Formats: sequence, C-alpha cells, structure tokens
Amino acid sequence: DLPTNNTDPFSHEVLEDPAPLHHELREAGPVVRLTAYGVYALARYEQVHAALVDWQGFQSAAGVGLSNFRFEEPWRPPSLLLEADPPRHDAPRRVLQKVLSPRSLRRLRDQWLADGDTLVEEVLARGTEFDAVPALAEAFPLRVFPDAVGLSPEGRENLLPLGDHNFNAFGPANDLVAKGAPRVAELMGWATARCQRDALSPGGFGAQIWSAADRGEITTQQAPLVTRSLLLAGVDTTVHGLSAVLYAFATNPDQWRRLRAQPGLARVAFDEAVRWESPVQTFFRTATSDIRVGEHVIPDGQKILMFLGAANRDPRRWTDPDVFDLGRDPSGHVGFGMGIHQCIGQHVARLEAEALLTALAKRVRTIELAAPTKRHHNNTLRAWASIPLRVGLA
Ligand code: HEM
Ligand SMILES: O=C(O)c1ccc(C2CC2)cc1
Repeated sequence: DLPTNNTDPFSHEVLEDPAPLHHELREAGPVVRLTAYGVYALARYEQVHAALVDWQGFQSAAGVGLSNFRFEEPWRPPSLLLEADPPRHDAPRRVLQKVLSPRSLRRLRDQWLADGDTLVEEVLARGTEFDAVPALAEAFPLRVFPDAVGLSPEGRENLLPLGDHNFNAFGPANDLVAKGAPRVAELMGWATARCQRDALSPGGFGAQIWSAADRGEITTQQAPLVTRSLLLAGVDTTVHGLSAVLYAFATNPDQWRRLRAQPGLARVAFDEAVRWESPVQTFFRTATSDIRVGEHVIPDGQKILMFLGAANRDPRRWTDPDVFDLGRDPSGHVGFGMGIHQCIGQHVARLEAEALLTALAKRVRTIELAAPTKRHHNNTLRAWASIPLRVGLA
C-alpha cells in the first residue's frame, strides 16, 4: 500500500545533498508518506505540477510551511499572496502583476545593465580570484533591488537574515529556525516599518503598491503587507538564484563558452540554472478534501510537501536531468512554481540575472572554481555560502 520514507528532509545531511532522497522519493511512487513529520510527499514532476495548478484541492491559505494554520497561529501575519487563495488572493496578485510586469521593468533595464557593468569592473579591479557569493550573487541584488522597491538606505543589511529566517520558518522548528529566533522580532519590526507609505521613495515598487491602494485596487490596510512580500521574497531568492547560475557555469566551462559565443542565452541560462539547482526547494500545501493521487488517498486537512527540486530533475520529464545544458528548453520547470501562485517576481529575477551575466560575459573569458565551495543550509532554500572563483579576462 502507501510507500513510506522515514528520512528527515530538513536534516543537515539532506540539506547538504538532497539528491539521494529525491531519487528515493521519486522511485517510491507518485505519493509517499514521510513518517518523520506525518506529511505526504510529492517528488515526481507530474504530481508536483498537478498539485501546483490545483489550488482548490491543494490550498495555500492554511500555510505553505509545515505549520497548519487551521490549528496553529502563524508566527507572523500571513502573506496576502503566498498564504492566501482566491478570492482573497486575487486583488493583491493583480496589483503586483502590474507593478512587477515586464513592461513596468523596462524602465529599469538600462540602469540594471549599467549597474552590472559597474559591479563587474569593481570586482575585477580587485583581482581575478574572488568569492562569487558576497562579491556578485549578494552584491548585485542588494545594489539594485532595495532602490527599485524604494527602501531607505539604512538597515538594508537586515534583508538577507530576514529572508533567511522566513524561509527556515516554512520548515520544522529545528536548529535552523532556533538560529534566527533571537533577531526575528527586531527584523520583522524593521521590515514592517519599511512598508509604511511614508517610508517608501516615490516611483518605487512600494510607492506603486500604495498608489494602487489609493485607487481602491487594494485597501490601505493591505498595502504594507503586499509591500512586505517584496522584502521577504525578493532578495534571498535572487541571491541564491545568481549563486546557482554562477556555480553552474564555473563547473561547466563548455556552457560558459556557449554563453560567450551567444550572450542572448543569458536569460535561458538563468532558467536552466533555476531548474537545475531549484533555489526554492520545497513548499507545502494542505488538502481541502480527500484527494486521490495514483491509487492512494490523501485525507482532508493533511499537509503535502512538494519537492520542486526533485520534480525539476525527474527523468520522467527531463532528458539527462542532472546536466546543466544551455541547449535545453527549460520552460515548464517548477522552480518558480506553477499556476495562480507562480512567482510574480520572476521577471525581476530574470532581469537581474541577465544584467549580471551579460556584464560578466563581456569581460570574463574563462571561469573556474579556485577552491572548495561551501553550502549554506536553509529549510527551504538551496544556497551557497561560498563559491571561490578564478576568472581569465577576455
Ligand atoms: C530566483 C529567484 C526566485 C525564485 C526561485 C522564486 C520562487 C518562487 C516560487 C517557487 C513561488 C511559488 C510559491 C508557491 O507556489 O507557494 C514564488 C512565488 C512568489 N514570489 Fe518568487 N522567486 C524568486 C524571485 C522572486 C522575486 C525577485 C520576488 C519579488 C520581487 C518574488 C516574489 C514572489 C511572490 C510575491 C510570490 C507569491 C505569488 C503568489 O502566491 O501569488 N519572487 N516564487
Ligand atoms: O508573499 C510573501 O511573503 C512571500 C514570501 C516568500 C516567497 C518565496 C517563494 C519566493 C513568496 C512570497
């Protein structure tokens, strides 16, 4: 009957290298019972995709972490997008859809491309060996995104630890959550204050959200929470997405040569890296009724853990899934989710990646690891602490 697995997916051993568990879960069947937490797991592309697009059956409003909001108080006010379902989800989604649309981002494109060139020049001026995580993957999003949101300059160093804790908190109350607990009140207090109308610069994403409230598209009570979504979702994700694509190129020099020959591949390279590495590894849903998956039934109210990273490397869906290949068409990957909750910031992330990769491809002929890499463990994020690089100049 129902296959079970008693591995803890949030253990340091699995967070260091999740591939063996992902393989085991995919092979065990379309749905698996995780005895460590008494939840159901989906690891194959077909079932993960089906759950993501079936928002009625697999709801987000009971939380997208292990905690079930039907029985437990959320540790912070729930997101009006991530942790809401239609109809409550609709208006906030429509507002962010406009604020973060490709058309709205066009005004930022030249500035972000120039910022990419400037950052790459600054890094290369210091030498051809450097740690790509602080020097590029963290530096670039922190240089462009807070300004685009309209955040005041002071306190921006809070963004990474704030996001890191928020992502840990989707998992169980383990050592990673305990690590962030001492600062969470201070960090969340800082973030909430930053989302007030008078704390946001004119013209930024935040001010645009407040203008939508003035037009009645959302309420003025909702505006700060919709703005908070940008702070919680918009930094750590792109930092680890950029780390992923830089690591992918450093370990696949033939793909770097392809990008150099065809710089227009920068955007698809980022999506292939998001598929290959899946910076956001997992999210939960809650069954809104008894749901049949294969020949099994997931009872109403049960938590379901979707392994996005495992789905993105499912050989049932992808040829040579473990290969980072710019020749592949990565569309359909679930690294940005799928369906009504699909990442609303994906165009921001892609523009950041295009700007940084385009700048690098102009100045760097070769890219390779100069020393062993180091992982950063998080209950939800696949992240690097350090990626020491050696580059050869063009
Ligand atoms: C590489 C970068 C990123 C990755 C891998 C990523 C991944 C995801 C995923 C997997 C979801 C779906 C969550 C679910 O289905 O429960 C999502 C939703 C979301 N993302 Fe992103 N994201 C990235 C960048 C961003 C950025 C830059 C922003 C903001 C500017 C952002 C804002 C959001 C928001 C607000 C949602 C909730 C959408 C909804 O529920 O309707 N993300 N993201
Ligand atoms: O709306 C939010 O607060 C929110 C927080 C984190 C995410 C992750 C998936 C990128 C998305 C939304």
